[in-house]
Amino acid sequence: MLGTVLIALFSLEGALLAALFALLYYYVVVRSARFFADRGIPYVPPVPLLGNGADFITRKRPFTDVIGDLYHRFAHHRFFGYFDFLSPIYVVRDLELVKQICIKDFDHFVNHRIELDEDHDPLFGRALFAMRDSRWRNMRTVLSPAFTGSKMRLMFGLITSYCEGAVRTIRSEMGPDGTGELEMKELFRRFGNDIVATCAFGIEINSFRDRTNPFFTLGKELTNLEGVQGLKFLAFSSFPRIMRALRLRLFSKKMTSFFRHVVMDTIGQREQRGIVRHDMINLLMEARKQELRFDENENVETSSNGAGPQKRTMDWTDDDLTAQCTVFFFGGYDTVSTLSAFMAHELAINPDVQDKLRAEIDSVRTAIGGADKLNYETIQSMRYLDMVVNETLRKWTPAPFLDRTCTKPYVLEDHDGRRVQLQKGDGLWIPASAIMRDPLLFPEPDRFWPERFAPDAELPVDTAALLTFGIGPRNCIGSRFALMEAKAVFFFLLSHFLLEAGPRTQQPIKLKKASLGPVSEKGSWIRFRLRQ
Ligand code: HEM
Repeated sequence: MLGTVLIALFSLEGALLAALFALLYYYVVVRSARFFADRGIPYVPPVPLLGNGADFITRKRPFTDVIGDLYHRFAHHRFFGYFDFLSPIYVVRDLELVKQICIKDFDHFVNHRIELDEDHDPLFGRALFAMRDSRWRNMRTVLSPAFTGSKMRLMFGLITSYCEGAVRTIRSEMGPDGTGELEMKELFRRFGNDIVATCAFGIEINSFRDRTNPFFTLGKELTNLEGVQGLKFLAFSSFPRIMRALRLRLFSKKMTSFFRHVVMDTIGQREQRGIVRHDMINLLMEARKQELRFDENENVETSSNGAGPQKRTMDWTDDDLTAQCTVFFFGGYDTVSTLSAFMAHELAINPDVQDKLRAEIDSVRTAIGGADKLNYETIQSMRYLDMVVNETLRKWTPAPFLDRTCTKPYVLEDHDGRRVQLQKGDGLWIPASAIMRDPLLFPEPDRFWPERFAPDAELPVDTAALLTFGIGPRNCIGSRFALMEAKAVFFFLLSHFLLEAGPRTQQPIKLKKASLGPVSEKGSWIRFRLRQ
């Protein structure tokens, strides 16, 4: 008798539990999956819980393929719906609408989706990328003078001395026949690490010799978009509110205290000894003292809705300062090494482009009287180098999409006049990688063809479609730095070496399925041959 009652009770509990789950599943999964259907927006029904990125999350296809397929599928629409796990995202595929959202109506889309608690995640929460609303506007205005051409000119010397070091390292890796095969991502990671250490933190490191220095290991951990850190990034970008509510950190305590000590020690020493070095720490120290200004005649990009060049002051904490240095790692280290690795690959498999670029480099080097005379103006004036870098960034953009959050209600209108009202908090993506491989904007998109960027090209490129560094007031603040670094390193490399496809060079490149940004599946192996 008792047994029958217990069974009935358990089965009653079980049934209740099952009903609860079913209800929860219905509300969380089934109902949320109707989000776009209810609004008449085109979308592909998502895989329950995983959303439209299921193939990427389960490592079946690279992210760029997943978003690229959807982009082409909805070719007749200006935007479509995408489920990032359970979160509905409006993906804006029409370039005019992208410009409208990111430039003209920027006031409605000031923030990225990420939300961090500054007290709990003191470095990333205070970094420019994660800042929101007026905090972001203030910081962007204060930091902008640190990234102008005149400041890059001062830092250029720091970069070229490292380029010379990289050439020596590659030479030392070569066999008696004057050739050597090297993995480019690793090479440029080490090189980029040392550049960030010297330019952002004022520290001299040689990651080729000292292979396990904490800068390199922590920097790698910080920017790793695979493994646990990769999952954390995914979670912070897909479930920003949940991660904030759970008070989870993107940067570990160990990382935070390492970078904080490096910056504070350097500042302490400089203040004590009156040292001035042309690097980011120096610029941030000036900013803290309200002494950082745009130089006269500086060409400043402004927008009436954006951060603008108006003078703003702010009180800096030690963590504010450290966070802006750390952003070099987060923003610049992996992205520049991706650009350089793919550029080396494209030059190796397109010898005609490489020869043309080398001819430009050789003629400039002769004209200035040697690579040691290279300066920022000269590198800026090199047209073909600029075209090759742009074409690499177009074909292999390190950041496959841009994101925005709607900060004020806004109406999106499709080609057929269908309208949808966005609400505060709605998320948007701009599929940069797919737009930059759209044959209507870039004919023969899979071809590596720098000439498409020639000033006298038959079909001039719409430069707004080159979305690698983003668009509008929230675009990449470090783009000048990134371009300067990549151009300088290739000036030195091609001055000394021929780049060739070797036995381990993968052709055509297959991308790693586990990485959000483009990473070659089998590594980017290139054979270097010493020039006569
Ligand atoms: C090839 C190299 C790089 C690429 C492809 C790249 C790409 C991007 C992109 C796509 C964005 C978002 C733009 C938008 O949403 O419109 C961004 C923002 C940002 N990048 Fe870069 N970046 C690069 C190098 C750098 C470097 C060297 C730094 C060094 C400081 C840097 C610092 C930042 C910062 C601080 C932001 C946030 C700006 C803001 O929110 O106001 N990036 N970058």
